[in-house]
Amino acid sequence: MITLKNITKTFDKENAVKNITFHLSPGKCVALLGPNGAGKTTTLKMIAGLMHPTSGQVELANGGSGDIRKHIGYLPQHPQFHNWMTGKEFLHYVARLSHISKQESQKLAEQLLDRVGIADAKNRKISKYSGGMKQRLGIAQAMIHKPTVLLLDEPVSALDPIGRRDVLNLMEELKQESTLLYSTHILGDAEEASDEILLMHKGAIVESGSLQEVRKRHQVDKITLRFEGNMQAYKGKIEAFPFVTHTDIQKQNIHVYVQNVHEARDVLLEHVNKEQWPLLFFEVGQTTLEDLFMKVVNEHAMDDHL
Ligand SMILES: Nc1ncnc2c1ncn2[C@@H]1O[C@H](COP(=O)(O)OP(=O)(O)OP(=O)(O)O)[C@@H](O)[C@H]1O
Repeated sequence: MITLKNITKTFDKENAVKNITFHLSPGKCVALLGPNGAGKTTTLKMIAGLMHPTSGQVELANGGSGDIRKHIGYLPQHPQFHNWMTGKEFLHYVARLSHISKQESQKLAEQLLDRVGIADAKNRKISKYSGGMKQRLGIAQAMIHKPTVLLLDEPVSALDPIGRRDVLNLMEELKQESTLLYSTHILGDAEEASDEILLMHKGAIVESGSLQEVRKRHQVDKITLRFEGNMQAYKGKIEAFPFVTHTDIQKQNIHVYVQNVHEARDVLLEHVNKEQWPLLFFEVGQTTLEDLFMKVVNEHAMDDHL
């Protein structure tokens, strides 16, 4: 559907996006993941035609020609609304800006409000909308010219849990009929809504594929522990065991990545017991997407120092 070929974007001699290549297939919901400053917004803006790449091309697949923007709807990270308008007035106004006839604009506004699930609030001022409703209106606005690809920049990151659920449900519905590429730095959202992920770090794509493929490639056994007191001190002691490949601390828990989980479990429990470490939590499991994210980001951070 859309192909990015060796795209680079340079600002003030710094590469915000570094030679990225990927293909967006029809009917897929793809999460563009990465920490702050990874290059997600810049990539989306270049696909949307709002920013020119310094080098490389964004192309319609299968030799398609014409203005790529006709095929793309874009929801910016911070959408701007005229808060004094009603939802219906706003969509009508946006449709008119897209040179759609008055009559067609009215019809389209009604249809889209219904499609994104805010028809009941169509005559309410946007200033009275919740965060989730505003994002739904923003998505409706992005769909005004009936695009086949929707680019959503951080559509749920700024929302409370109710708004987040609301918009994730809408995305779940939209992915039945459109191709979706959305950016997020929240891993749970990527795990929940997407078929595929593209993980960006410092302007480069460092991992990609279906969630299953990516998980399979990186999944290793891990043991999660929490103690009363200084977690760093326990982490240091645990690292000395030969079966430990590496450790990290996330959300007050020590994650211990191991080669032989059965041996590790027995030895660690015995040691904790013998030394009377004040154990609060112990769990045997496997790595999550969050662990992969941390690992990739840390590995690349280390590369930078070499
Ligand atoms: N217009 C600009 N001028 C100069 N530098 C820019 C510009 N836009 C982005 N950058 C820089 O490019 C890099 C990538 O920014 P970008 O906004 O694409 O990242 P992001 O992954 O979307 O981050 P966030 O999650 O914080 O939105 C950052 O270092 C940023 O400071």
